[in-house]
Amino acid sequence: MNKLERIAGDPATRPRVTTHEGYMPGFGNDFETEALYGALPVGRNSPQRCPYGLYAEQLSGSPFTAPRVANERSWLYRMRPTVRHFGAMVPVDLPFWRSAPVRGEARTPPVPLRWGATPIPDEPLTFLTGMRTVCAAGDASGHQGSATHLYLATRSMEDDYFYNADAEMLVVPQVGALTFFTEMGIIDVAPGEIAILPRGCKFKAMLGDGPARGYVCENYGAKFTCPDRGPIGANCLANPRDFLTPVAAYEEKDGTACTLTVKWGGDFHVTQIDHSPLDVVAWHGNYAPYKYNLRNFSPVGPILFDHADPSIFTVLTSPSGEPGTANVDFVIFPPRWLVAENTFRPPWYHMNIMSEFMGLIEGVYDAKPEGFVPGGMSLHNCMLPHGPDTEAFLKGSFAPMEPAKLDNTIAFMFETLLPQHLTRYAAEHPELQASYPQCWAGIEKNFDPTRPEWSG
Ligand SMILES: O=C(O)Cc1cc(O)ccc1O
Ligand SMILES: [Fe+2]
Repeated sequence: MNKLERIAGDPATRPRVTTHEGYMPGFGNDFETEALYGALPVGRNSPQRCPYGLYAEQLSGSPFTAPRVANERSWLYRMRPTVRHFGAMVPVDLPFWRSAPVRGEARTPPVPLRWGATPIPDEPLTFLTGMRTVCAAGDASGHQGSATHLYLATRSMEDDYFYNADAEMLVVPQVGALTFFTEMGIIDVAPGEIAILPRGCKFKAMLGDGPARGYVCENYGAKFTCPDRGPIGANCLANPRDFLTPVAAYEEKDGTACTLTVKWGGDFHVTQIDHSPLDVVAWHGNYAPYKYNLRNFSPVGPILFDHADPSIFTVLTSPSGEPGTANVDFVIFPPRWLVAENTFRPPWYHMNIMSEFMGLIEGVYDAKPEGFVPGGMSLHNCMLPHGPDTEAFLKGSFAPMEPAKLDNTIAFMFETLLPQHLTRYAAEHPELQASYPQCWAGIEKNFDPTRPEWSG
């Protein structure tokens, strides 16, 4: 009996091969997958003739000579090489999708900023045409920095395809499910999950259950990776097994008017083709899109006293090259127990050299019970003061010191090394809350040199 026959045996005794239908678990693994039996060449990358008349193409996500630990590439076996998905490139304008540097298009005031949720309009907008850049820093052509966007989508991309040569894209859905049909397989995500689309990977985004809204970090810098855990050890936070990469899937669409839009050097160009570029039948390698369910994050925090830095909740980090200094950290504030004794449990007041963009996927964020709404956003730029609002300060100062569950909430932060510059869209956004700093107006001077015990 061969291995396949053994696996196909009695379901009661059959070994469980995978728990994730359509996906392969693991972070940065060297995967192999074929949508058609025998499509993947065995034992070599470039046989003289590939099975089924496919073409072999390497997609390099790192320089050829990157150290082994950072070396990323995949081999794609496709109906046509990518050169055949290219016709004449015609400039196209996506006026609200901006690229760094954006400095100069709007004034970025040195104050804490907050926006309400942006309504999803009725007009036809795809994941591409509905991209709205909020802020950016660095240089899209310089492989440094990032841009932060909102997407507002009311239409699926059907015969329209896209790839981004400037950045990998971390997608954080907030309303509505999305299906990313990528050239390396299909990723379904809903609010509470994230998808990562590597630089150069072609895809189209389709709506799952109606209009969609969410956030995107367009990371121009080093690819996102799992942060080191240091003394935490080998487990908890985001565990590698919970990252899911899709199995191979392809579209065979010939004689159809299709477009491929390319983002390169901050500009958009479109080319007309008569077929789908999602024609990869098999692939292998470690450069691929993936998804992650934020509910699988296992938070580690203070279990006796004090409030730790938010870096304990880092899901993914894009290193800058300087040790401990991220180009971008993707941090979440997940449901968790608060147990610290004699401790002001919400976030403290602070100023940070890193810049903090925050969004709220669901629920209430403990430092801002009012005004920071699901779908909203805040920007606490480099060295700008922020912290709990008046209500959160008073509540945190007098809360009973018993274990309390912070539940039904997921906020997140894109924490960036480079200070963020606003786009005109963000600076003139109708949901920009001019009164945001008033949330601290009720914070009084309580200092009284004759009363060492402050009791309110
Ligand atoms: O500003 C914020 O709300 C994010 C944040 C949370 C926290 O628990 C500690 C520091 C920090 O910047
Ligand atoms: Fe902060």
